[in-house]
Amino acid sequence: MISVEKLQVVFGRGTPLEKQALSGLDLTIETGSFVTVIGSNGAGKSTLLGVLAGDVLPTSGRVTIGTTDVTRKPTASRAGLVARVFQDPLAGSCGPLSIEENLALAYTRGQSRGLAPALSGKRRDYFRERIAELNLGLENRMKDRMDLLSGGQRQAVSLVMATLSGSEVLLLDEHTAALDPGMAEFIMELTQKVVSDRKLTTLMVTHSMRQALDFGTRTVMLHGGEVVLDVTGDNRKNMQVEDLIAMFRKIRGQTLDDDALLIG
Ligand SMILES: Nc1ncnc2c1ncn2[C@@H]1O[C@H](COP(=O)(O)OP(=O)(O)OP(=O)(O)O)[C@@H](O)[C@H]1O
Repeated sequence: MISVEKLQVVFGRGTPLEKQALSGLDLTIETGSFVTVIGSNGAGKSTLLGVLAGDVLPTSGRVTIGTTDVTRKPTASRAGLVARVFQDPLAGSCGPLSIEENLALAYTRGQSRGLAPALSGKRRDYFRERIAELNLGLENRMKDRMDLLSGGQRQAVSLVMATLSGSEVLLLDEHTAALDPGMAEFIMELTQKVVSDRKLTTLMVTHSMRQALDFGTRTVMLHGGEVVLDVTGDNRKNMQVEDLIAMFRKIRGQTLDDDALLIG
């Protein structure tokens, strides 16, 4: 279970640029559930994921993952607990390193093992097998640099990387937003498979209301750094994209200029 209590994040405290990104946010997520997270620009979605990953230290509040209080734990010491895939396919993996070196890094995340043992013999074969499961032909390019891959190929490899450290929590930060529709669909199918095969507790930030309802079992909307909508069960099953957009509009208190962006 993930438990977030009274979480506050203030950036640039005491400066003219001070910004409260999270304002006492409370959220409890059951182990193995898949929650989609929506909200307008600046609502605090990425900041929430940053706090869960350890990249952002909260100003106050408490974060527990399983039985571990991770509130003050830095990112490195959460490897093995939390994995994250970013919107930018260039983030989260190392471009100049090969596919297999990136996998080895992900495998050793947070552990004392070095790159060399992680890449020896059986391990190399295991990495190749995992990449072959993607059916993208990348198993024949294990020594190619990551930055030679397309955005979609990188996101696919990033999802495999996210599963290698044994993390039980997967954070997806608009991870299909930079992809063309066909590739986005492929990455979402892969995401579904990875999440259900490994029973991962998943938070997926998306700007697409369609994605928010089509995937996962619960949808949370953030606004002003707080949870303003939380739908699950039959309420969510019966909800249409148009209903969600109407709620989104109501909460924002303004008309959206580009509904297509949200429906897509
Ligand atoms: N490192 C930072 N320094 C200062 N302000 C920040 C920082 N990161 C985020 N913010 C501010 O905090 C608020 C919340 O940002 P956040 O990125 O969490 O929103 P978001 O919901 O993910 O938005 P988007 O959909 O645009 O990515 C915004 O006003 C943003 O400008």
